[in-house]
Amino acid sequence: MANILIIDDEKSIRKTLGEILTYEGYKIDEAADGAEGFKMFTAKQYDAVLCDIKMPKMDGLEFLEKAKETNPDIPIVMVSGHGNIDTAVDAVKKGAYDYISKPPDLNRLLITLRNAMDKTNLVAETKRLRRKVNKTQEMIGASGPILKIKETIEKVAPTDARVLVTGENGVGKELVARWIHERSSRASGPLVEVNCAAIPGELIESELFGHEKGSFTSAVKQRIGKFEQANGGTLFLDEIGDMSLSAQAKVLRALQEGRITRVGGDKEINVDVRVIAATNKDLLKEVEDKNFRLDLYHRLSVILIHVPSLNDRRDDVPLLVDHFLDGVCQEYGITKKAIDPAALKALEDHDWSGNIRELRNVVERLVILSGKTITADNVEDYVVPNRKKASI
Ligand SMILES: Nc1ncnc2c1ncn2[C@@H]1O[C@H](COP(=O)(O)OP(=O)(O)OP(=O)(O)O)[C@@H](O)[C@H]1O
Repeated sequence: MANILIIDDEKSIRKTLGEILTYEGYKIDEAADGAEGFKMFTAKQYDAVLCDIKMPKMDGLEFLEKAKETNPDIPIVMVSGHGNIDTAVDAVKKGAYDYISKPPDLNRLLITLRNAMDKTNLVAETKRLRRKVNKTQEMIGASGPILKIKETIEKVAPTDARVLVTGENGVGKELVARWIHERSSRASGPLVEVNCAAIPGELIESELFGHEKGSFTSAVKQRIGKFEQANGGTLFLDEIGDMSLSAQAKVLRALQEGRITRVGGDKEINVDVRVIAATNKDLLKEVEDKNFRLDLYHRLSVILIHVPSLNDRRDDVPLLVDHFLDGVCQEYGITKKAIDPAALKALEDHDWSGNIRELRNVVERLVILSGKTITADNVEDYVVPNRKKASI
């Protein structure tokens, strides 16, 4: 049930508004002037406020100003008498949601309040989602290697230089690519990701360059490829070490000429794309074994960023654990759980094989299975012998 605060020095108006709104199922509090209203506003969470303009002690505009400073998200609807419509309009300019005139029209009052609260809910939901999205974008870590990576990203991002990101699975290669994109002049353009290992060899070319209708049996429609989709932005080629040699040749040509041709097409299409590639393979070894083209390697590796395994930057483990505890508890809507120093130490010493994704899963598992405080025993039970206890 929504809580509404009515601030008006006229008792009869408070009574009328209060009765209407109570009848409509709202919970009502009343204040006789701005000062009293502000005290109540700071003591309790309201969903909306109806506020008169002309009042003794603190008038409506002053209340509005103070309330907006305290909690800008609560919608305030001004209630204006005949003589102060201009002031009401002024109040809307200063952040009031809207105004209604006295005597209040029942329908207008209810619609205005409902719209105000709907908007507040949308704003809150947007903030929550934005926080959630931004969460995944944070790069946690204060170890030497991570600081160095962040420094490199800051230098490299504004240029159009190609970057090759290397490192084991789940160490944060994709995160590095996202950071580069977000800090580049292409940030308002698309970031398009292709996982080269997940696409069957015979489809990778059509995935990257698109195809014309009828160019092969299953090409029933024309299709725009990832290079074209990424125009004006960044193309992230993940697991580039798994790309077929024939696709490599086409990617090389696209990088050299800034042009692509759709499979089965003859038109050359200009593309303006920055490529960031990532791999968990030793690409020079792949070159030696004739699985990867040296000329493509040189094109891709203008800047090299190696993301070290978590085992080589254990100082970051406590920060990451805290970060994931925050995120997981927020997701589950519970108060953040504490963690014993001994438990933290056990996690720090654990062999993560570099994988931050696994660390997050482990934190989630610990949050679900442990009490208010995560103990070393919990870590022992649910994490350390995880190879033996994989089926808990
Ligand atoms: N420094 C970090 N701070 C916070 N979260 C991180 C960090 N590094 C990685 N992560 C998170 O760990 C997960 C794995 O990271 P990411 O996908 O970037 O790794 P990857 O090396 O690209 O993995 P793969 O090799 O499997 O493609 C993601 O959810 C990512 O947000």
